[in-house]
Amino acid sequence: MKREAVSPAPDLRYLQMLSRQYPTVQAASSEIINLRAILNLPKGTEHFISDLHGEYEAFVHIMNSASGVVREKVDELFAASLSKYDRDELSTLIYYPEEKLSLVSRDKTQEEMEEWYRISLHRLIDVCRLVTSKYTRSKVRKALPREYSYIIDELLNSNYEFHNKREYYENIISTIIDIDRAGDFVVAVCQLIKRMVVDHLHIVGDVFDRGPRADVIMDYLIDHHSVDIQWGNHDVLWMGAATGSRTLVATVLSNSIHYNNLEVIETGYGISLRPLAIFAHDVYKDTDCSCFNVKLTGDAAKYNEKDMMLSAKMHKAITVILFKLEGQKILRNPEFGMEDRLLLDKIDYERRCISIGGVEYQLADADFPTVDRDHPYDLSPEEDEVINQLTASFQRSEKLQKHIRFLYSKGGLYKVYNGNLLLHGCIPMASDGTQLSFSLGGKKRSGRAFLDYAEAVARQGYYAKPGSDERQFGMDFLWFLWAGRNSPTFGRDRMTTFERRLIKDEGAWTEPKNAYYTLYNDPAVCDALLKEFDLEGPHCHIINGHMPVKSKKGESPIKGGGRLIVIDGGLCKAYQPTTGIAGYTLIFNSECLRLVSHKPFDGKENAVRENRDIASSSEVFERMDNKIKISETDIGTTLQRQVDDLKELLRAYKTGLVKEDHRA
Ligand SMILES: O=P(O)(O)OC[C@H]1O[C@](O)(COP(=O)(O)O)[C@@H](O)[C@@H]1O
Ligand SMILES: [Mn+2]
Repeated sequence: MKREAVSPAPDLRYLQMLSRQYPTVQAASSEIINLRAILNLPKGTEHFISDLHGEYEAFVHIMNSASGVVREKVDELFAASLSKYDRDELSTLIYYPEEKLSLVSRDKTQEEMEEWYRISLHRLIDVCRLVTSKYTRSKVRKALPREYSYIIDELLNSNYEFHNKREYYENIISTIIDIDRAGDFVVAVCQLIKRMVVDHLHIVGDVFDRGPRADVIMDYLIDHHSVDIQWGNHDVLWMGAATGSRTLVATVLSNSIHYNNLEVIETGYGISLRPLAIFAHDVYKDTDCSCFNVKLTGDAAKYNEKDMMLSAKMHKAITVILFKLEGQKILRNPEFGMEDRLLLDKIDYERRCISIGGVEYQLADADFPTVDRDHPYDLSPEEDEVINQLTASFQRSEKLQKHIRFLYSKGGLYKVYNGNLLLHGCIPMASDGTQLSFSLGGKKRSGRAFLDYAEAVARQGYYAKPGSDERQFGMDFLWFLWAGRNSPTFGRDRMTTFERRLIKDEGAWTEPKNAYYTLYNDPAVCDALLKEFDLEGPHCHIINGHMPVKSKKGESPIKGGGRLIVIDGGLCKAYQPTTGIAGYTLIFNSECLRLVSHKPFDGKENAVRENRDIASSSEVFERMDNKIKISETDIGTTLQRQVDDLKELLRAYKTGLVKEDHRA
């Protein structure tokens, strides 16, 4: 990892400001000592995960188990002294303390329960001590749950080996049990363990779509102690819908209806689909909607014929609105260079066919009651009304707006963090190995400059004044990020929704991937890309999501001679048949980089009852030469700067340039 050059000396005004916080030589000196101590500790553990796609149960399990790390800590302490079953029980207790407690207490007498509490608390405190040992006491204290902070601090720091302490320690535990706080206390300690095992979480895109409840994941992330997000194509899609882009509202609904995934919209965000249901029921009454049948899995298979027909009608109605609105975007933005995707005006209704890229295809459906053949991209007045109503509901949903604000504040298109470049999709490239230029906003840009520009315009879509040209372009651009030719989040030449719904010949469905996805196998290409982000050296990587790794077919997630790692392992159920696993977590601690692959998660109930876990294999693929210290990380650079500034302040106190204030 690279440390930046020494920072310039702070000016007098800055030193005076700093002196308010550290008003004496003593105060400044003890902060320097404190920071120096932190700089010498091992770097905190980072976890990277991507493509969560609404799979909240699997996601929460991965978080609870810290992708297998909690179990490793339990084994490290107890492999020699506890049976596998007891270690399974203890691990599950840490993952799901409330649920496990109610299960355990069901068939135990009070006496048995007290014994169980005593044993469990001892074990939990041991695990807690192990996972907090790499942090300063002050950091651990800050993370302690308020109600129990004093007691936990005491228990963690009393040395059990000394006899007098032993009694004191036992006494605390007995008192907790006596006063009936043991259950609460167990929950608090379990939470602390989970909090300390992962120092920082990176979400490399695609929280939304496909799976059932992205909103539950967003709530979880908002409460997380330290997280950043790189926007995926499905995230920008929802961001655009929340800003009021009618095209993206239509896309969200079309996708969600297709995947029969409406709980997130209706229950999660309180958005009613009633206007669409009424419209579809009425306008598509006598229309063949079989090309728009929705995917039925699990419980949904119980749907009756009537429900299914209504869903297909709604799916067709919203998808036709989508085709029209996408056409309007393409026409309004010639800079996007996507005129070849204007298809609605190319339909030959008499022969029920269409010519795309010089090839003629038969259409399985050409019955579009709302399409005016002379003005195919105009919405009918009823369509206009229905999409306006739906869009207003997206904009009014407080929960959705809260989640999207969070995506804007904690997220971005890419992130450079501790020597790694994190991004969801790609850095668009041409097949000759050069970076692809985009002529957007009147200027040609590529690579990092284009990503910076794209992020700024994506923000404009949400923050610019409603009704302004900037806002409109920002919203159009969010659509470009979702489905635009070779956009950095989408990474494909075209999105063939029209073909996938209306043409049976799958030859028309292809969505050629950007050249990045072949070029990234070359270490030199990865090095050049990393260099553009000021990253150089043996331990720098690009960390990607987006393209599920077909590990079942032998594909490795590690590309470019170890320079690039794709961590989309198919957490999303829809992709598991392709990947053969159920997701990856990349773990970067002070010693190594390793990839954990997960097995499919079969529900919380089984996890609690039968101690089922999903972390399967863990493969270390890069070891650090020495244990990385905080001083070598990005935070370390900031802390070192503070040390330098404080030293400067000390000098200023000594020369009288700034005066001490002993009254403060
Ligand atoms: O099966 P469907 O609903 O047609 O979805 C396929 C669509 O999803 C996409 O793959 C986008 O989603 P991903 O980014 O998750 O792959 C499109 O490229 C493609 O058109
Ligand atoms: Mn994606």
